[in-house]
This record gives sequence, C-alpha cells and structure tokens, in this order.
Amino acid sequence: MDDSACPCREATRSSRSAPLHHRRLADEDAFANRFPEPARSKHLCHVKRHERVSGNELELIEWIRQRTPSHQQMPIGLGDDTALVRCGDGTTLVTTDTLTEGRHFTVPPATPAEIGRKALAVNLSDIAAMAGQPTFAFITLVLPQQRGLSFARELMDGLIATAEEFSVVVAGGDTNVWDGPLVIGVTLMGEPTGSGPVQRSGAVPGDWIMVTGRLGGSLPSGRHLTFTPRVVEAQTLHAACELHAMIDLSDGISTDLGHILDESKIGATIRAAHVPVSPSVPQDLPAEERVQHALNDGEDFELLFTVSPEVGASLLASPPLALPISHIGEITTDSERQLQLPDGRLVPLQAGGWEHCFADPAPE
Ligand SMILES: Nc1ncnc2c1ncn2[C@@H]1O[C@H](COP(=O)(O)OP(=O)(O)OP(=O)(O)O)[C@@H](O)[C@H]1O
Ligand SMILES: Cc1ncc(C[n+]2csc(CCOP(=O)(O)O)c2C)c(N)n1
Ligand SMILES: [Mg+2]
Repeated sequence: MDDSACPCREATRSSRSAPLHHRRLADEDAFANRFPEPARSKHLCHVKRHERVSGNELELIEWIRQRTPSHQQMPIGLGDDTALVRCGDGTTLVTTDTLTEGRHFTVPPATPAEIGRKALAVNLSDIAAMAGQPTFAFITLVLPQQRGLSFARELMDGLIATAEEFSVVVAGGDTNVWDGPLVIGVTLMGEPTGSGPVQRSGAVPGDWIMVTGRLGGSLPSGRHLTFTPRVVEAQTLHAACELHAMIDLSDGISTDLGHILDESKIGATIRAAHVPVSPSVPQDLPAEERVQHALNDGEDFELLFTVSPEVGASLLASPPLALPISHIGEITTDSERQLQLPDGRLVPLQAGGWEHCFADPAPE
C-alpha cells in the first residue's frame, strides 16, 4: 500500500456541520495553503481520487463518546491521551494506539526494528502527555505472511529493546498472520506521578502555551520512526511546576492544541514567529511555509503544555530540561483560535493536522 497512490486532491466537505480538514502528502505539491489563506483546506486523506470524503475520525470518536457512559471507577475516560481507571487501591493510566502499514510507515524505508520501536513509542508519548510512568504493555501483531518469521522477530526485537529502555514490561498480546499489510497495536498501562495526571481540560485564560523541542519535517527526516517519547521530560516538568494542561503532538499543533481548547472550553492565540521550527524543515522555504510545516506536519511527539505566566517565565529563566522549551502563545477568554503573523496580523488558526478520513461507500 503506497500513500502516494491514493491522495484525495479535491476539497470536499461533509454534509454535517464539522468542517473536514485534510492535508496533502509530503511528496505532493505541499503547502499551497500559505498565509493569509486560512480557509483553504489541506488534504492528507486516504481515499481514492474519484471518491468523496464522507467523514473523519474526530466525528466518529465524538459519536462514540456520546454513546459511552462515564463510570465511577473511571476518573478520566474517553477524550484524553489516556484513560485513568481505578484498580484495587490505586489508579492506572491506560492507552492504546495502532500503526498501519501505508499510513504510519512504509517498508522500506522503515526497518522492522524501527516499526516495533515506533509502535511502543507512540503509546509512551501518550503516557508522557499525562506525566505518567509507563508500566505494562500488551502487543497485537497482524503480520504479513510473505515477510516470514524473521521479520516478525526483528520487529519484536526493536519493541522489546524500547520497552527495556523505558522500564516497560511486556505482559501479553496477540498474534495473527494474514496476506494483508502489517498492523501493530500496543496497549500500554502506566502509573500517575506527583500530583496526578495532567489532563487536556485544565487550561485557563491567561496561561502561556509552551512546547518542547522543535517541530515539523518528521516524515522526510525519518524522525517519525526514531523520536524519543518525552516520558522523562514530562515527569521533570510535572515535578518542577504546576502544569495546567498537556498533550503530545502526534497530529500537529494546529489540531492537537484544538483538543486542549475543546476540552478546556477556551481559545488561544499562537505567535507564528515563536513557533520552533525543526532543522528537518527545508531551510530554503519561505519562513511562513516553514511555520506551516511546524504547525501541521505531525508526528513530532513533543509536548504542548499550558502554565501560569509566572511559571512560564520561571521555566524560561531556569530551564529544567536539556531540550528547548518555547513560549508560543496564550490561552484567551473567548473561543477564538488565532495565529498572529510576524507582521502582527491575526488570522484564524485552522486545524490543518492529520485526520483519518472516510470515503463515501460505493453504491450497491
Ligand atoms: N474507537 C474508539 N473507541 C473508543 N474510544 C476511542 C476510539 N478511538 C479513539 N478513542 C478515544 O478518543 C480519544 C482521542 O483519540 P485519539 O486517538 O485521537 O487520541 P491520541 O491517541 O491521543 O492521538 P493519536 O492517535 O493521534 O496519537 C482518546 O481518549 C481515545 O481513547
Ligand atoms: C509532512 C508529513 N506528512 C505526513 C506525516 C505522517 N503523519 C503525520 S500525523 C500521522 C498520524 C498520527 O497518528 P494517529 O494515526 O495516531 O493519528 C501521520 C501518519 C508526517 N509525519 N509528516
Ligand atoms: Mg490514538
């Protein structure tokens, strides 16, 4: 399955109210959406050229959420980076994320060991987003028959080495072999640390919005396979100061910040000039295009968090991490999501990150 074979180029919108945001594949004529054309939709949806987009993952998740009741033994349920469930005397963080061949990696260039590593690392990143300590992992393998046993062993070698690196115990899983592409799912448990999990819902007006590391270009640089999940960094920040809200950047700031704003029921302004762009984003692109990569590419797996201005200033004055921490904007009282351009103009911050999309089913 080759991503470049099935890009949906035509802008389509669902008949429902929520707009669909799509993004082009990296190898397409990317970033036609420059400032200040915020209304332009991008495409990264994987329906065939003649098909129309009929919905996306966010609409499905919201639909599922409406139908799944909360529970007394589940202080944090659907809607955050992990759930928090009561087990015996304590509480446990639980998350699950799946990688699919053709979407999250292609073989080559990804090696089996890198795929195994990434499958655990994306889940470690979700535990990090709650400032948790990862503990036990369960691995679901759906393996292509033709690649043989050695491929599967190399994949699990990569995963097990990553588990050791992060003191995670592999506690079980499931193995299927078939004649389709590779799918690998991981369910990861963890323990809350310090004052408890940092949720998406805790941002308040006036908060500074901060990010770790540098963003953009994770796919062409291969960083989406080799990134370090920010487990240690999240715990260090959590111990050093009061974090109001946190999320890991899997889909891109423009989309992931939206989840914090939705859950906290507030707005934000991001300053384009302060967004830390990774050197993986081509240096010869115009500055505004480089920022668009940092906002939308996704798979950076850095942390975005909000803190009071006093805490933010002290983090900049005495950085607790070896990684850079950047102050990229503020939480606002109204529900606006804005991007301040270097010349001071404010434009809407469009959710331009990754979204899984559905095609219209073919008529019978
Ligand atoms: N099929 C599903 N059934 C029940 N809950 C779901 C389902 N898919 C997603 N969720 C829940 O919806 C929320 C958002 O899921 P999503 O996968 O977008 O978050 P994420 O794992 O943090 O992001 P990403 O997958 O991009 O790394 C999470 O709380 C997740 O547990
Ligand atoms: C320029 C560029 N284009 C595409 C990608 C790939 N990508 C970005 S987000 C995402 C899904 C996130 O996971 P989930 O499925 O959990 O939402 C994927 C597969 C990239 N890293 N850079
Ligand atoms: Mg997920």
